[in-house]
Amino acid sequence: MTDSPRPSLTPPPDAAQPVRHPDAPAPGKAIEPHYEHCFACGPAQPHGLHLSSRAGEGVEVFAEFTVGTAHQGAPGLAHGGVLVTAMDDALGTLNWLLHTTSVTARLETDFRAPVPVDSTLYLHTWAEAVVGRKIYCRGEARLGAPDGPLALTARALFIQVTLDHFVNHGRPEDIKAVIENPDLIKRTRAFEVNP
Ligand SMILES: CCCCCCCC/C=C\CCCCCCCC(=O)SCCNC(=O)CCNC(=O)[C@H](O)C(C)(C)COP(=O)(O)OP(=O)(O)OC[C@H]1O[C@@H](n2cnc3c(N)ncnc32)[C@H](O)[C@@H]1OP(=O)(O)O
Repeated sequence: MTDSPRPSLTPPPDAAQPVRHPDAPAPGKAIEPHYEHCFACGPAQPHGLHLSSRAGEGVEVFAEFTVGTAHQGAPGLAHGGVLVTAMDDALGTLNWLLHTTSVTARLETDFRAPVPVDSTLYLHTWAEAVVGRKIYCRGEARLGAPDGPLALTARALFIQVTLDHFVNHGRPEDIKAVIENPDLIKRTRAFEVNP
């Protein structure tokens, strides 16, 4: 089976600028995890990344996580997929600034420096343009400090979806658990969840 080439991650010249939602968290304010069991940001995942995020001034997010022993690929170094997970979640957290519900369609990452265990990764993500349901965004991650050496850069395309996306595709027992205990996603404020 062949796959058709995917459109570029560069927004078209006539793309709209992303708009910070009036009810977006104030700059500097913490953005709490969207789901208790999220591998990237959920507090209920013992080996998760426990990524913490806060809103920036624009349509941007600042996030950080400390690489643990459970996150290794090579000895003493973070697994690349774990780093992409952190980036994916920090990009997904832009939903709070836009008040959208969107999922990753495409994520392209450049690994620019190895990331040792025990180091803290400082991520910065921002929305670049919006075209219909498509949100073009970018991210970078630095080692040890917000202005530390560049470890990752990323470009991504997120696509807006309705809550049906989750209800129709999620494992039924997890959806049921969320409906029965909305506290699991009580912090998903931007998603207008009313199960
Ligand atoms: C009671 C229940 C409550 C539930 C509560 C839930 C709370 C939610 C909480 C939090 C949510 C946020 C969570 C963030 C977590 C971090 C982010 C993740 O990890 S997300 C997971 C990974 N991603 C996926 O699993 C997507 C899998 N893919 C899909 O589902 C579909 O492919 C989808 C939705 C992305 C697109 O499918 P289509 O059928 O809706 O739309 P089409 O027509 O295919 O695409 C629309 C446009 O986008 C372009 N497009 C699509 N995919 C593309 C790609 N890969 N590259 C380039 N362009 C692409 C297409 O060319 C099209 O463009 P043209 O409008 O024609 O110009």
